Amino acid sequence: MLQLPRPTPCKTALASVEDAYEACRKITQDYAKTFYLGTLLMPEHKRRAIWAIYVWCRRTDELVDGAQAEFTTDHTLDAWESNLESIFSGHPVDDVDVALVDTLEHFPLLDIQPFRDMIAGQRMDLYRNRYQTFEELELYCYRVAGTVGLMSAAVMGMDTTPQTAPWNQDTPLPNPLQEAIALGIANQLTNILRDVGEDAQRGRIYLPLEDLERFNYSEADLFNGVVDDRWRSLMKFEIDRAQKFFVDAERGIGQLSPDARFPVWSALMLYRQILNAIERNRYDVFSQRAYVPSWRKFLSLPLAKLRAEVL
Ligand SMILES: CC(C)=CCC/C(C)=C/CC/C(C)=C/CC/C(C)=C/[C@@H]1[C@@H](COP(=O)(O)OP(=O)(O)O)[C@]1(C)CC/C=C(\C)CC/C=C(\C)CCC=C(C)C
Ligand SMILES: [Mn+2]
Repeated sequence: MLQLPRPTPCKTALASVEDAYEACRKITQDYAKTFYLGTLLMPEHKRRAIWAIYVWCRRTDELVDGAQAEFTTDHTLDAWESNLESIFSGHPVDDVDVALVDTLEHFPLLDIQPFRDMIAGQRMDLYRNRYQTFEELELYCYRVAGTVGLMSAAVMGMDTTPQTAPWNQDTPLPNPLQEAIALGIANQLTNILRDVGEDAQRGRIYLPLEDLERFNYSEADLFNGVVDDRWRSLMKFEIDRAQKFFVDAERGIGQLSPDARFPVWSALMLYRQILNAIERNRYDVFSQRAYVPSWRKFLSLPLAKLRAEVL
């Protein structure tokens, strides 16, 4: 298991910008093969920025999910938020922050609020292990993943050529930020469906309890890993919902800057295939992990390229 750098506030000499980006690149490559592949399709300055953001997001997640998570309290997250304020005022706290400070200088559309919201999402993981309604789960998904969409869109940039709706040349097309959030939520819902079994082992149920009730499937069934018709119907329902977020997200890609469309189509298609893998496993997410083999990932790249060019 790779050890992510922990904050070292007493250190005086920090890494150079180049070394900081290289550390972020390496961490992204080691932790997130699929995202890393997507970033390789971007121009250099954008890809480096995404690595810096990836590392900040991953470290934030590790505070509540990683090896030291049992020591994380509200106070830890308050301190992490103070680090964030410091980064946004141009003062890196440790080596990899140097890359994020540089990224903030080059991409002024990056706003602190999505970063704060992500910390609020991790705070939810400290105290909550059940969600009664989809509305509650959606807020969690916005915070831990929709925010990544907002951060990424600020780096990728929007197409600046004026766009109007084809049915009425006076109607401007909607702002794509909503679709950027939708892609984050779609990815997180997919994560949740893939990891039901793993999360149950930690006493966590992310699926809304109202959905379990609707399909007459109990918490005890879930903890016992029961895969039957009730479970399969519940999973089909959840997969359909995740698919709708992917469909919403697709609408926004054409409004991103042209050099971002291929990477985002690729990321969307690669992540979405996890839903197909769950279906191929007959919805058994308890005894096997839904997995997309590399050959399937590579096969989807030409289609992603085509979509990026024509849609
Ligand atoms: C208009 C339009 C469609 C724009 C596109 C915007 C865009 C690129 C959106 C993508 C958003 C995205 C990649 C969301 C990731 C969501 C995610 C997986 C969140 C994970 C949360 C917690 O999950 P959990 O603990 O259940 O999972 P683990 O088992 O721990 O994995 C996160 C872990 C939160 C932290 C998120 C990250 C570490 C991923 C950040 C990724 C990037 C910055 C890379 C984005 C780059 C590309 C090429 C898409
Ligand atoms: Mn996690």
